[in-house]
Amino acid sequence: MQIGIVGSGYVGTTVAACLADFGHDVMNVDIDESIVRALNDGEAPVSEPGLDALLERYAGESLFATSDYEDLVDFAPDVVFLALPTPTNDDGSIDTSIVEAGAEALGTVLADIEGHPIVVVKSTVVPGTTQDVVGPALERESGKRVGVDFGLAVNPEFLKEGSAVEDFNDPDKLVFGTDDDRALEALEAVYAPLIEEGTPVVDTDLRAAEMIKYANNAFLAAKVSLINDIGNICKEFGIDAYEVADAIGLDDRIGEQFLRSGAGWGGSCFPKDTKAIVAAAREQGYDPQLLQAAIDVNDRQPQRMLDLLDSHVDVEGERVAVLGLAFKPGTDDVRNSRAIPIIEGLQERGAEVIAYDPNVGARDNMAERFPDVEFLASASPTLSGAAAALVVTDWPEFADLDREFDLMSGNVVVDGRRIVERRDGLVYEGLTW
Ligand SMILES: NC(=O)C1=CN([C@@H]2O[C@H](COP(=O)(O)OP(=O)(O)OC[C@H]3O[C@@H](n4cnc5c(N)ncnc54)[C@H](O)[C@@H]3O)[C@@H](O)[C@H]2O)C=CC1
Ligand SMILES: O=C(O)[C@H]1O[C@H](OP(=O)(O)OP(=O)(O)OC[C@H]2O[C@@H](n3ccc(=O)[nH]c3=O)[C@H](O)[C@@H]2O)[C@H](O)[C@@H](O)[C@@H]1O
Repeated sequence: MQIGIVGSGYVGTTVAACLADFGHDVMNVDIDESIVRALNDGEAPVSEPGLDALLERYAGESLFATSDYEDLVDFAPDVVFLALPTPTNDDGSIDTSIVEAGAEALGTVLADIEGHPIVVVKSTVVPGTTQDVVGPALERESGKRVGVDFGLAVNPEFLKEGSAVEDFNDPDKLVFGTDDDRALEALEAVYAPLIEEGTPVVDTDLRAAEMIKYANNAFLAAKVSLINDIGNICKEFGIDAYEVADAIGLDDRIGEQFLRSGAGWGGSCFPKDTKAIVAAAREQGYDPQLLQAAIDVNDRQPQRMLDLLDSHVDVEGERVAVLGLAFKPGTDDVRNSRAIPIIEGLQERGAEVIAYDPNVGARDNMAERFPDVEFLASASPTLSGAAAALVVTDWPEFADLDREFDLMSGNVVVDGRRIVERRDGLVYEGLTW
């Protein structure tokens, strides 16, 4: 099939590479020329295991990128995915302006695209957005009609950063929100290899498909906040929350995943999606107290790390090492990383912050936000001369740190991710253990 993808970030690039690998012809449209160049050179614009290899294999053969929506006309797509950002407004509500702008730009060329193309919203949008924002924008600019001249569908994405390619190729479900059979059949054809392997398909309508995505993220985020709430109680009682989590995880109604208490959730989605669905619910007249509490518990975890630090050392005028900048291991993404409030809190205390992350992209991304922080390329020089160290990302290499802690001028280590093994000679504080 001929597949267009508008927006080529973590999702758009992963989807393009994997659909090319399924045998489809793919064209990515992105307004960022550097991303377009990277894709056409077979290089991934984001750091994801396995992505470079796929792009190298298909770029120029069955995968093309452009910054010009007009190129879609000759490409004649059967399906066009929208994988555009849906950031957060100041009041926490979803900002659909980029998705609307992308839909309008697509609408202008849709007028000249032959056949009955299906426009599929893959971006995470609150219920009603596809029907009330995307559809009208496409109709307005193309002069065509939804359901008559082109189709409309919702196909949320569930990949996790750091395992995007693996997750896309082995999803636990495919969610197809459609309101006509042609759109459903098109999505079934796009994902035929996965469906043939037995991946369950959830065939539903547009709004339910939009809601399933938020419910999925909100449930996972709330599960982590609940184990953090329980973990904070354990800390007060001197109990190891991980021992408790391991035990309750044996109850298959709870499950062992997403029970790692600590610094909490960051990333580009849990923070924005929980706020967006809370705001959308309030807009509808319902106040989701439990989801709001999950957000509040999460926001407090970095502060609890800083409180633990304060209970042992006054860091004013001292060097303090921050280990881990990416919001989770395996990625260069620092969006909403827990390291951000940690660095801000240390600077408020008058500390001199030095930081390290194994992923150079994460270091570079964070350096843009904190120009007066020193970002070093390994743990030893970061720890050298530091009065204290805070561990914020559970990179596996941090588990092996041992003698490096002897380079510190002090010995306070606050571990936000239960990754540091060394204890002797340290004043070691685990956030919930
Ligand atoms: N990052 C993730 O792990 C996941 C993200 N999602 C959702 O997918 C959507 C996209 O997320 P990401 O890929 O992380 O975003 P991203 O920020 O990594 O990439 C978005 C891309 O869209 C491009 N873009 C912006 N405006 C454009 C326009 N008008 N026309 C064409 N391209 C434009 C940007 O240049 C950028 O390359 C969001 O709604 C997000 O919530 C869903 C599942 C996983
Ligand atoms: O919509 C999205 O963008 C994606 O958001 C999450 O994926 P992601 O944010 O990439 O990464 P996760 O592995 O879910 O971790 C999210 C955050 O939770 C934290 N976390 C996770 C698990 C846990 O047990 N404890 C915990 O603190 C991680 O450190 C990280 O900061 C969801 O897991 C994906 O299914 C979804 O597609």
